[in-house]
Amino acid sequence: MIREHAYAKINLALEIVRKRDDGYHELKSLMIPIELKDELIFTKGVGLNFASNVAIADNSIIKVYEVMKNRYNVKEGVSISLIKEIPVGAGLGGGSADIAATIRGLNRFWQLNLDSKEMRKLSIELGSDTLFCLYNSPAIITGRGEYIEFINSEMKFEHITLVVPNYQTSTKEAFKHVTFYQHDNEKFEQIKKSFIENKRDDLKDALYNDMLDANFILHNESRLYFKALQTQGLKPHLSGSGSVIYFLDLNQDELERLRELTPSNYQIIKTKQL
Ligand SMILES: C[C@@](CO)(OP(=O)(O)O)[C@H](O)COP(=O)(O)OP(=O)(O)OC[C@H]1O[C@@H](n2ccc(N)nc2=O)[C@H](O)[C@@H]1O
Ligand SMILES: Nc1ncnc2c1ncn2[C@@H]1O[C@H](COP(=O)(O)OP(=O)(O)O)[C@@H](O)[C@H]1O
Repeated sequence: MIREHAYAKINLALEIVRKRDDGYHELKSLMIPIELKDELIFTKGVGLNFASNVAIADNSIIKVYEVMKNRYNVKEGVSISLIKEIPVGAGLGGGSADIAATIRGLNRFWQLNLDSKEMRKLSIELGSDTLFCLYNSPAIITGRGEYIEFINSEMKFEHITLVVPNYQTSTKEAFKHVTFYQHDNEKFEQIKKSFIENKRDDLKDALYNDMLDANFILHNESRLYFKALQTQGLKPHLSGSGSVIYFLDLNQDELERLRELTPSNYQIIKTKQL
């Protein structure tokens, strides 16, 4: 039996650079992995037996199995159980994390001995942000996530609070509504510098997400919630295309304020940087 953990991510900064000819958008993002995770268990099976505690149509894990089985001419089957804890369509990268965990898991289970170059190639081919999820280390990703620059830093967020609204955001829909902002390159470089030099307050004050307005267009409820939180002195941030809203370093008083302002059908999850 082999077990793999698929960790979620949050985007501390997310910039949309341009639309590419293949329809995807070129991004620049500083991401950190968090402790919230799915679990994948690999045991012996005939063909593929796949089970999950959450029903997801066309689960990406099945695609990964098919590609790897065919590419490496594997005769053996496998049973994969997914225990999903990462909310779906939340901007936490759960799908990408599961793809990366399946690549790692099948490589071990089938003893394929793939080298890191091959693992990277597979992950880039099978999803966006998947390369990041292969390593789970703070990094700047560019392109569609196919370029990665790891960041060495003492910075560690021990108190991350996630609010999961009662609506999901389709990444595809969100990209249809994005605004292209003209950013000064200096802005992102400053965030990177603050992260490397562990200047926590500078970093927290500078965070931005180019997908926030698209999220507001899709969910007016999100716009109103952000406004209410900001009016009460809280600093909400959107992760990825949403819908999750996260907070860094909330103290007890701020956490209580957050609870009061949050609709009862939203979920609050306390986690930390991995
Ligand atoms: C935007 C990001 C930033 O971290 O966050 P999420 O909120 O989704 O996690 C990700 O790059 C998302 O990754 P993921 O959700 O896996 O996207 P995909 O399934 O590859 O793409 C879904 C659809 O979104 C659009 N898309 C996605 C990524 C990208 N760089 N440009 C795009 O235009 C495309 O229309 C694509 O068909
Ligand atoms: N294993 C998986 N986990 C999550 N979503 C998956 C998975 N396989 C396929 N999907 C599809 O990918 C879409 C994006 O899901 P997810 O990765 O959770 O959100 P996000 O891209 O916002 O972080 C979902 O709508 C879902 O249909």
